[in-house]
Amino acid sequence: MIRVGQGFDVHAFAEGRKCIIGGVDIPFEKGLLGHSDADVLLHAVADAVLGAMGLGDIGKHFPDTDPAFKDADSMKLLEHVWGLARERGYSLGNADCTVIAQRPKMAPHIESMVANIARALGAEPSQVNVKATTSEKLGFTGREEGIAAMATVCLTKLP
Ligand SMILES: Nc1ccn([C@@H]2O[C@H](COP(=O)(O)O)[C@@H](O)[C@H]2O)c(=O)n1
Ligand SMILES: C[C@@]1(CO)OP(=O)(O)OP(=O)(O)OC[C@H]1O
Repeated sequence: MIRVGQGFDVHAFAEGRKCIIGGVDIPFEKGLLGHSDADVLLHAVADAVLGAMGLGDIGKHFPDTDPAFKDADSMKLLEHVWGLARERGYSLGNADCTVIAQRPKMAPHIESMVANIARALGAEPSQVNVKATTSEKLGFTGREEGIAAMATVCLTKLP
């Protein structure tokens, strides 16, 4: 059986916060605002995995009203989501992701992001692809007010 899921997330920039994307702490003049560590890419991947299983979204599994998730490490959240997939007998087929950010530059960090996502999903780096694009200075990402990320995953399960 094959199941496909998609995820989309946005986090606003804020002063005095870390800029953690795909599990990589990227040196930048501002960071991302959220209840957790605001890792916009890992949240999109987690939502894609949950979507593929028909299990809702990360807001349902990790409510932003729960102090337990204050400044939570999103690698841990994604690992928890992948535990739900493993329990149900799923393996990763592949994941394809896009980060939409005017700045900072993702290219130097893509390999580490891929390695982090692959590790969390019990997969090989060759099964994970991370892309980045600016939005040509258009919209909230172009004005550097925040970052968006999208992910699509394909899960497989033997019958
Ligand atoms: N935050 C970003 C945005 C883009 N990149 C890389 O630059 C390439 C060109 O981006 P365009 O938006 O002009 O198409 C893109 O393909 C990415 O490889 C990046 O590293 N970080
Ligand atoms: C991840 C959670 C965890 O509390 O908090 P945020 O960092 O605010 O992230 P968001 O993408 O808004 O999703 C759901 C939240 O519940």
